Amino acid sequence: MKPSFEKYIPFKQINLPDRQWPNNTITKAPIWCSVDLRDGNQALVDPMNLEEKLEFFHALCDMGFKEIEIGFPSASETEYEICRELIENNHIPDDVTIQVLVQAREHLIRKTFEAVKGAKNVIVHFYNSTSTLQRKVVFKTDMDGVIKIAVDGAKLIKQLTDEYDGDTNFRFEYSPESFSGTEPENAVEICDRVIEALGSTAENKLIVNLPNTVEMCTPNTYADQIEYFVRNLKHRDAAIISIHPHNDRGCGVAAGELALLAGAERVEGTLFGNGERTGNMDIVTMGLNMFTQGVDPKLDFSNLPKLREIYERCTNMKIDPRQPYIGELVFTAFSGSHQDAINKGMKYMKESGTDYWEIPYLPIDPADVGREYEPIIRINSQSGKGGAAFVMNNNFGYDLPKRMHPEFSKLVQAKCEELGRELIPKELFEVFEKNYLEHKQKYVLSSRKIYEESENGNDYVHFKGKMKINGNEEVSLSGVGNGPIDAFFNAIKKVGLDKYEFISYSQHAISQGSDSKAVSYIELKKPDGKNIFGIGIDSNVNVASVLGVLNAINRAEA
Ligand SMILES: CC(=O)SCCNC(=O)CCNC(=O)[C@H](O)C(C)(C)COP(=O)(O)OP(=O)(O)OC[C@H]1O[C@@H](n2cnc3c(N)ncnc32)[C@H](O)[C@@H]1OP(=O)(O)O
Ligand SMILES: CC(C)C(=O)C(=O)O
Ligand SMILES: [Mg+2]
Repeated sequence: MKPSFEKYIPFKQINLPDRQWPNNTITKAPIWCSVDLRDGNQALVDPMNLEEKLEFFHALCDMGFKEIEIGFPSASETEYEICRELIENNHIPDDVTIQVLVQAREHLIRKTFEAVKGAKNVIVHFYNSTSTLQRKVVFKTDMDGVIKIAVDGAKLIKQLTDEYDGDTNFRFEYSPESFSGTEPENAVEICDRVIEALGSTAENKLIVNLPNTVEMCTPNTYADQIEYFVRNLKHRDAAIISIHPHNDRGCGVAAGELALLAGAERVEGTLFGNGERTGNMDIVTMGLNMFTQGVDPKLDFSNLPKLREIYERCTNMKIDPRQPYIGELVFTAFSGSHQDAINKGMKYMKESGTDYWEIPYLPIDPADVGREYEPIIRINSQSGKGGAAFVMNNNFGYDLPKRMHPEFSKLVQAKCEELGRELIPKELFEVFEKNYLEHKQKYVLSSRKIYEESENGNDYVHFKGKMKINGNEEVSLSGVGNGPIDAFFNAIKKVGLDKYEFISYSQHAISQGSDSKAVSYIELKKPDGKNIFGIGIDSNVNVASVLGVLNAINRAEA
């Protein structure tokens, strides 16, 4: 069959002309609930074993989650055993509530109550599908039939709680599963009926979870559905409005954020968006989106690389290099104008002493998520002069003068094109080394002496030395000037090298191993009118300058 867009039914918008959510902003963190160990886990090729689930559970507690869906204990012996292990071996902190999922079916609900026996705090989360499509093709029943499943489940849960012999603090959650595919008035109706059946009150609220089970519409439509629900629920005061977005259209976080604007108070999701099909909503992204708007997400994201390591090991999933905040490439700039702006932003931050994060192209300080050591700027053939200079400074301590950036960048670009790929910092340094430090030397100083003398109250610098040209006999040189470069230029007149004109000079200290040296950057004008740079490094600042001049001449005559 030919691909055909005509076979798809467009999603029906809901009628909410006076919607309020577009005027709202997110100003505080929602109640978070991690469903990594249930929704995330059920979507894995190989679900987590006991050890993996325990490790993941502790990582979630350490991050600050207070509500964690640990599984579907009535679904299998493994799930049941994991639930028992958590309870019996005291893995659950007193301030953390475990949540367990169950279908609204009698035998499964009974088994679930057995599974959680002895836990301090439990949310029993029950669900049944309510969407138009599921009613038609799965349950083959009308809305009344679906309401009956939910209400019967709620009544049984109430009865088992009343009969329960123990100190467990029970709360309840109901999901009209496939909520976003359910007619809004039907979703409201079923949830009101469940609230009534459970006897939920403002003091003992029901978590009403409204899943975007399969993301089928644009995020604004999900927000409309949430706002409609919040405005029309009869027992609104007896409900905590929770959302559970999935990511089928790639908008899970966007849908979740707009749903918060529309009145949701609680968010279910997973770390890095693991979950059925394209995943659940990524809590890391949503939380850090808040963080970068100056809102405390109330979850600790300060060591994302560690979380990533635990996540990848336990789930056997891989994080995409472009995944927000954690992908390998998200704190990297290859292109020249971005590198230039980041470089300038960093400089601005240092010099201005601003209290705010103000760096173009970097929406978050990598250090805030534990990534301060990452190479922010990487070099390929699209990189500009600022990028190569940044790496030379940041990684190797060479602060190349701005006038030298174009010359060095050309050498770097040529190397990238020759290799047809990115240069790692070590290779970039090799370009620098090969062109400036280990350059073939036509003129070599076999001896040199630079000293100062005062005469009639004036200071002069003397250069005396011997130079080999093309490995031939040595020539003695001497010159006097008002500085070492001037003295050297006067000395090399003898061998005709005053055809070069001195243009600019800069110098800074550089640590090499235990000793500190001076590095001089010298710019000369060649007889053909073009400029060239040379570099000199020595523990004596004057010698560094002289070597810089000679290096520029040697490069020019290579
Ligand atoms: C969107 C979500 O993520 S929902 C969570 C999904 N997660 C899981 O399903 C993982 C764990 N589930 C399981 O291991 C199994 O489904 C079990 C053990 C819970 C149940 O297993 P089974 O009863 O053998 O099979 P299954 O789940 O296919 O049940 C199908 C039957 O239950 C009915 N059913 C499905 N969901 C529900 C529900 N929420 N409430 C009431 N009945 C339901 C179906 O209509 C079907 O009925 P039928 O037999 O009359 O046709
Ligand atoms: C069980 C429910 C909440 C679910 O996972 C979904 O609808 O996606
Ligand atoms: Mg789900």
